[in-house]
Amino acid sequence: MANSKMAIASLAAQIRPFTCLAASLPSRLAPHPPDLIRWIKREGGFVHHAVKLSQETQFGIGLISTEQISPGTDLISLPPHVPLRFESDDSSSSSSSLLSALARRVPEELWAMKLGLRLLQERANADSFWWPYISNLPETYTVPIFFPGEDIKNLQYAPLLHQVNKRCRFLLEFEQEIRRTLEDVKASDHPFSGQDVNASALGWTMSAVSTRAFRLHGNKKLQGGSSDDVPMMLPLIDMCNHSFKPNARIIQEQNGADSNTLVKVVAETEVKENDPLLLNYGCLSNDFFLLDYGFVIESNPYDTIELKYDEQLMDAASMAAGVSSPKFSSPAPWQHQLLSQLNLAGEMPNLKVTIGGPEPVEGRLLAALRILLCGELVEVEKHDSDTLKSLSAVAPFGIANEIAVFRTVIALCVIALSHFPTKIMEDEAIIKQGVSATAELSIKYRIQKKSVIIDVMKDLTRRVKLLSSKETPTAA
Ligand SMILES: C[S@@+](CC[C@H](N)C(=O)[O-])C[C@H]1O[C@@H](n2cnc3c(N)ncnc32)[C@H](O)[C@@H]1O
Repeated sequence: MANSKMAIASLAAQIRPFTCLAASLPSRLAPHPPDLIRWIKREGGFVHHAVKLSQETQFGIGLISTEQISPGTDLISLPPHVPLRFESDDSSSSSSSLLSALARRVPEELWAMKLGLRLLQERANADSFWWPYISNLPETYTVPIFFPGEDIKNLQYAPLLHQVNKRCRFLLEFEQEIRRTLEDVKASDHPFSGQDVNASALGWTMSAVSTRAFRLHGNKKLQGGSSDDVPMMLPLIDMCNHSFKPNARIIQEQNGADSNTLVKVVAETEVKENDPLLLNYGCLSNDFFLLDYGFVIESNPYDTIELKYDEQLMDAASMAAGVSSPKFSSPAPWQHQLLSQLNLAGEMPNLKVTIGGPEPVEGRLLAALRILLCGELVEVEKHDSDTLKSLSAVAPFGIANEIAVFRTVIALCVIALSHFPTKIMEDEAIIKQGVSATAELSIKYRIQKKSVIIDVMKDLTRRVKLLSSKETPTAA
């Protein structure tokens, strides 16, 4: 042990410590990092002459174009050796095989941690090929694992709180596991150049990856024509900020003679002078944007609210909606069978349903409500499950049934809103008073969640009104 400590000390000159240097604004790992564009060009990559890094974008550093560019123009091209990937079969050295062994202990859903181990290995290595890239990475991230406890609580939304706590717990446990695994490892075999890896360094690297990595085709799979899902860090390309209306996109192109692929950014639309270059990170809910990227999008059309399909809750909601004796707690055998087909009953049901997003009511929930509030097998048998799951299929079991369904969802929304301890107006007043950046993010997040519920209520109320106006002549 004493020997290995001495060996680690003698390695000190060849490592980069995980502690952070005092950095200029906006804070990057190195105070004056090398010019990324020059590095990419030196490595044989291409950067359009009008593409420049800008510190003055709305969202931190970004890329802008200094002149008008037409659609289809190549903006950036990275040679195959520049993206940073986790190569699982690269176990030629003890340190790589130790890294692979650690990576195998990372749960699949935390894929960012796996590539993060590789990034941390390179960050520790004073001779890293990727240092010009790594030194340009932000020193801190605004993802909730770094929020003070109070701001995590202030998110007010149980499914996200659960995810944040799960990630924090994992980081603390993984820190111990890495320490145990690397305790007696010789400095020369140590994957992190002998440095102690704590939860904060793990959090930094996981966040660097989750905020910046892109999931693309791997080289081998692209050749065979099938798709793969390989996370990669794409230097310079990852300086593009996000928009649902992007003006650029990433493509992969086979590199002539060898089987390697080039990763390119091309202009998707016309780019005007001084426009930022924007990519679409994905049609994601604010849960993913906050958890993985550390930001929240206002009026995000893909934001949703998760509810639990709970029979008692459904009964309570439909009674509140005026249904006299709802059958959610005691479905007929045929209804139970249909619920099983929707995976809302049976041995391993998935009881998580969503409202909001492109479809205001998730198809499975809509079908379940229609079926349970209908009660007539002969009626239900007339429709296939796709029709029952679709809001564009208007009132398959008649107007009264559809109104009861929508009113039940509205009542579910009221119940969901009542679980938030504060109202939107109160949240807005707190932000106005001035709060920390993390508190503001938490509050903005919960405002958006409540807005999703309110928007669904407005949408369904409009539909109820429309249906009621159709119902009147028949009833008369
Ligand atoms: C891939 S990096 C883009 C480069 C980054 N702006 C920087 O300074 O290094 C993604 C990060 O940029 C910021 N970002 C990108 N698009 C954003 C958006 N639409 N709204 C808010 N923040 C955004 C977030 O901090 C996010 O984690």
